[in-house]
Amino acid sequence: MRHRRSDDWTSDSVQQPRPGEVRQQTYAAPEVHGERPADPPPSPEPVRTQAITPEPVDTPDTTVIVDPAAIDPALADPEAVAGIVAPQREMASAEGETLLEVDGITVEFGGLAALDDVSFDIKRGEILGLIGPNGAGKTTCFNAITGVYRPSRGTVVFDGKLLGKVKQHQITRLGIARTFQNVRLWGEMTALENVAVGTDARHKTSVVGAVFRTPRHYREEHDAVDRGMALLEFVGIASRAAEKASNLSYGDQRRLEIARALATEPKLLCLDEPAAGFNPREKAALMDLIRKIRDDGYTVLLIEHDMRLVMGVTDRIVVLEFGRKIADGTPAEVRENPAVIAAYLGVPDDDIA
Ligand SMILES: Nc1ncnc2c1ncn2[C@@H]1O[C@H](COP(=O)(O)OP(=O)(O)OP(=O)(O)O)[C@@H](O)[C@H]1O
Repeated sequence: MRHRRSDDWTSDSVQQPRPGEVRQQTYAAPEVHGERPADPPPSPEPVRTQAITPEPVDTPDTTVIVDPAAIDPALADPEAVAGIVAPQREMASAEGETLLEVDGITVEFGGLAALDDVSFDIKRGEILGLIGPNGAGKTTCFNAITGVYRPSRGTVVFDGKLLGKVKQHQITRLGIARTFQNVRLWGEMTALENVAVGTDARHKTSVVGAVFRTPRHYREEHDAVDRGMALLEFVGIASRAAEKASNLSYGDQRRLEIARALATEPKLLCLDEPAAGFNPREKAALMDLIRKIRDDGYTVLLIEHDMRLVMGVTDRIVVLEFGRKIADGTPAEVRENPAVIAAYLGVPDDDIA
């Protein structure tokens, strides 16, 4: 056996926390590998939440339910919501063109090559799965794409631009957004505030404009609330808009993270194990949401251990093992690939028929 068995091809098994578990919601540094935490988004300005009329239910101290359609009747219309969520419809028009090109990247930690000469691309409008056993280099690859790590060799070109020394916040502005393996939300802020802050990445108001409350600043603040509500409706949690993020269920927190990432109006959405800790029903709902996101004009890069989910939702899959790419193809091709089967089942190459 070459290494431990990591994933189960046939079951819903995951290595992540249990379903329903509510996590620490403050912006926490990742504990794994001493990875430097991504810079938290800038301190949020107060978000105008007064448009919401909370209707307390049985446990008013902990639960706030709002009626999205009462805030804005347009939110009852899925088409209108989708239009607000993805205003850049031309994203979909270039479907099939290369959006991201990873060429020969190597990322080393001390003597260990966490990524070794890895190349692949992502087409516009595609859902690309990035899979591999534990420690294969998936998260490192995400980090190299999003500017957390600088590859020692190779290049990442996004939307025709070489990312090279581009800083993380600039990469967000260029159009790459991500979620993390461990939920990272502002627990004391409402769901709507968490999302509205995400729209800051697109705001043009200067500090001076914010201080003097210029018309543009008011307009952007107002737009942030409108778009924030539409995003919450899009991911299915608009009724919880006025609830503190820390009071949301674990599944809703995961959805909120996706909404916040979409708030930056990305061209590419990177999801790092979004189904971790989900039960089968939640996984099925997540697959529907990922398809909906793609259908709304976004391109999706997905790291996920759950094979049923990956096989069911992706258009193409890249497989890593020990930092190297061992396969790249459709789900059907990858499922039949002997090297992939060996990587997952721990079968020595020599034993593969
Ligand atoms: N900051 C770091 N310092 C040292 N080694 C690291 C660091 N980050 C990752 N590694 C190592 O690089 C390899 C790839 O790790 P990575 O987290 O990218 O794998 P992964 O495929 O995402 O794994 P998992 O599925 O368990 O999340 C592992 O051997 C890991 O221990």
